[in-house]
Amino acid sequence: MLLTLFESHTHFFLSMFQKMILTKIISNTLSLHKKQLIEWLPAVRYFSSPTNPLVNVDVNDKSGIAVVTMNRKPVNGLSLELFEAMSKALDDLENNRIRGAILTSSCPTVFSAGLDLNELYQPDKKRFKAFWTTFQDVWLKLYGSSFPTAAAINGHAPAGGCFLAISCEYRVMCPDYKIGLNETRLGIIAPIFLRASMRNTVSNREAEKALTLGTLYSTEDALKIGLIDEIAIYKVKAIERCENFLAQFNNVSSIARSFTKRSLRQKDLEELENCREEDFNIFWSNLIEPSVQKQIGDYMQSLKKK
Ligand SMILES: CCCCCCCCC/C=C/C(=O)SCCNC(=O)CCNC(=O)[C@H](O)C(C)(C)COP(=O)(O)OP(=O)(O)OC[C@H]1O[C@@H](n2cnc3c(N)ncnc32)[C@H](O)[C@@H]1OP(=O)(O)O
Repeated sequence: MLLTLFESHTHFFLSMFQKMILTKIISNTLSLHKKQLIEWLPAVRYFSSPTNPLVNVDVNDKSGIAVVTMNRKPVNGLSLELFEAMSKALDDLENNRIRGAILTSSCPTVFSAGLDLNELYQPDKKRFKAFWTTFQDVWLKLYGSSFPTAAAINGHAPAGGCFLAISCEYRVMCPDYKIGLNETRLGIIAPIFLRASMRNTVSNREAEKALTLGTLYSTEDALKIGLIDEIAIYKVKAIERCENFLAQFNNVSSIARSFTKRSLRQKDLEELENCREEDFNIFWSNLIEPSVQKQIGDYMQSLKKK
């Protein structure tokens, strides 16, 4: 199966022996099972995803690039259902070996307002566990995807919204919006996987400052610290710029690219894989603190009064 896929996606001949050696070297290097190796082979077929009301996936047949649009009005609050839809969409993309994905929003001025505060306020433990586990799944799948990713940030991206964007490899943002990880301003502690994405995007020094202060940056300031890569005037332009970034990989071996990405991100992914339950427990015990609940409740009221 593995060898058949190699044959159909490489344009040069490799003897059976060479292929076995190559597979062994790659597999050993990253301690992967063959099943995972097969999943990282280059793009072979494209698909039109069945429409999901919360996440729309539109794959361009020519370029093989998928535009993944979050569609939970009014602000793409990240609820359990939205995370489930994203998790499913990421599985579909992985299984269909697309050439790249662009994450964006259908809300006119908001990329995502982060975690749905209704999930955090007076939570039911069973639902919350499912919510948090699916949140972890989405990060593992997005940050660790075999295909390259970019975010067209067409609106505000606070907290979890910023987190989704920095889990991608490239970010293009429209002007006059805010982006950042403002968790500490809500009295909540940034979880382990969020810190990993931030450190992978800006310098350790900037990550520490941004996370401890809970700073929300303007588009221009975000560019200055490297939190985003480019500014584009409209959403359409932002998507175009993301496509240009992803098109650069047409000249790069898919196998070499995906393995290199994976090896650079492996440590962060394993860190969460190895402590998912503990991550939930830390998060849960902090979240149900009366002072944290009060802060979240007050914050929700202040948003409604606006
Ligand atoms: C270790 C322990 C723990 C650890 C916890 C670890 C957390 C992990 C990391 C992630 C944490 C988070 O994401 S916490 C979420 C943090 N999010 C934020 O702080 C963003 C809050 N929202 C905003 O700042 C603004 O809404 C913004 C996005 C800029 C858009 O402004 P607008 O003027 O366009 O819109 P608004 O009028 O404010 O909002 C429209 C409606 O949407 C609602 N709304 C806005 N944001 C919402 C949200 N996140 N969840 C639910 N509902 C929201 C408003 O109340 C309004 O409701 P109605 O009045 O009824 O219409």
